[in-house]
Amino acid sequence: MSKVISVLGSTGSIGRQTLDVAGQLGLPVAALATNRNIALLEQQTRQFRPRLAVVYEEASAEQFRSRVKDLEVKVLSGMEGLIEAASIKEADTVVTAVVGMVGLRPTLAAIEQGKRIAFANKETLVCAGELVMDAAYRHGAEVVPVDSEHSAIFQCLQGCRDRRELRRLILTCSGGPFYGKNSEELKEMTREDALRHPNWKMGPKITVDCATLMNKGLEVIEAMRLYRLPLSQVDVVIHRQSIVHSLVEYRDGAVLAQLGTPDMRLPIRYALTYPCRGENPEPPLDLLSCPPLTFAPPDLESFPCLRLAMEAAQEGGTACAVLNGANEEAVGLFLKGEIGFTEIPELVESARRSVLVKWNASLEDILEADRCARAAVLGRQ
Ligand SMILES: NC(=O)C1=CN([C@@H]2O[C@H](COP(=O)(O)OP(=O)(O)OC[C@H]3O[C@@H](n4cnc5c(N)ncnc54)[C@H](OP(=O)(O)O)[C@@H]3O)[C@@H](O)[C@H]2O)C=CC1
Ligand SMILES: CC(=O)[C@@H](O)[C@H](O)COP(=O)(O)O
Ligand SMILES: [Mn+2]
Repeated sequence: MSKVISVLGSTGSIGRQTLDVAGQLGLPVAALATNRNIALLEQQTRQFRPRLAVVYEEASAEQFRSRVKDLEVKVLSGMEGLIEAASIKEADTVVTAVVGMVGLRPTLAAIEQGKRIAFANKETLVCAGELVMDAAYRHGAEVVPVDSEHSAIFQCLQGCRDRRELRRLILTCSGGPFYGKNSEELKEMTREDALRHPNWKMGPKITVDCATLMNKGLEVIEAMRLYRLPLSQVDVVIHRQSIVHSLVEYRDGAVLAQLGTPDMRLPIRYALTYPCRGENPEPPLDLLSCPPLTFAPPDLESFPCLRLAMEAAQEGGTACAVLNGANEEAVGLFLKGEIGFTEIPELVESARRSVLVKWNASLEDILEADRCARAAVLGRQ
């Protein structure tokens, strides 16, 4: 069981649920980090008494300092602050719950200190998964996924002694709020429509990604990096109920699945307590009252983001960093009301066409690919 945690992105959906679980498990908190939500960060700081609080935005960090001057807490800002929160010596586990590839450098810093990474920040794995997993191996840092599908797979892999026994991973996908719609209907979908996920309450960026199915595309790449498998061994199946969180098919034909109510506190708790299991106060899944479980193939024509992610995964190198950077910018524009829903895949596809891919990519190559992809989207909208 982990002893002390640091939470990067503590004010977000995963961050708040992590602190809920930390409270239940009685885990001390060494550091909290946020972008600019200083009102919630102040409440969290008063409750959990971390030694370090980070507010990425400098102006908000300045205001935060005066709000907590009665407390013994060091306040930092910017990337330097995030890196210090990730490497703080008191923490043995870092929960990466920031959204976007801003999490990359802090994650690498935590890995260099040999800390366990409770990994929610999928964009980092998508952009730089090979680099991150190699670093984790070199530094002996445990990587335990928080993303519900990858946690399900991680749980189904316990006891697997030889990865060559795996035939494939099957990621389940809810289909999002627009399941069954065609490309013409999708053009009319608004920000409010896209933010209505059928089963999960999450931050805005990932919720829009679920509506385009880019989330599942990012998760295919995340699974390839976490479990070091080729694209041909990662499949996606639509499962509207989000109860079967994902499955592993073994070479003898056995298919193992992890089921549960759609509640992220379960994978978060497991990432903190692994290899043990902590007590969950919530009622478990009731098979007799849950809806019938259904499965169907994904529609790659109406939802091109999943195809674009698979193409980037197949290409390799910096292609996934370009895909991700373009998607982060396009989703940001959609959330600001500056582009329509179906322009998200159009902008991502056009950035993929215009930004050159590099192989054997260094960290600098990945950061450069991300910058170019963002510039390509902003230059074309
Ligand atoms: N929500 C979920 O159920 C799931 C989420 N994930 C993944 O987890 C990650 C977090 O998602 P979610 O919690 O939904 O997102 P939210 O938008 O709810 O929260 C994002 C968090 O990141 C913080 N943040 C953003 N930018 C910075 C920055 N530059 N420096 C420091 N902190 C920053 C935000 O701070 P502030 O509040 O100040 O803006 C906030 O605390 C994503 O990668 C997502 O894909 C994966 C599976 C499920
Ligand atoms: C909770 C979680 O892990 C999300 O990534 C969730 O899986 C989104 O659901 P869909 O992408 O299946 O809509
Ligand atoms: Mn997921």
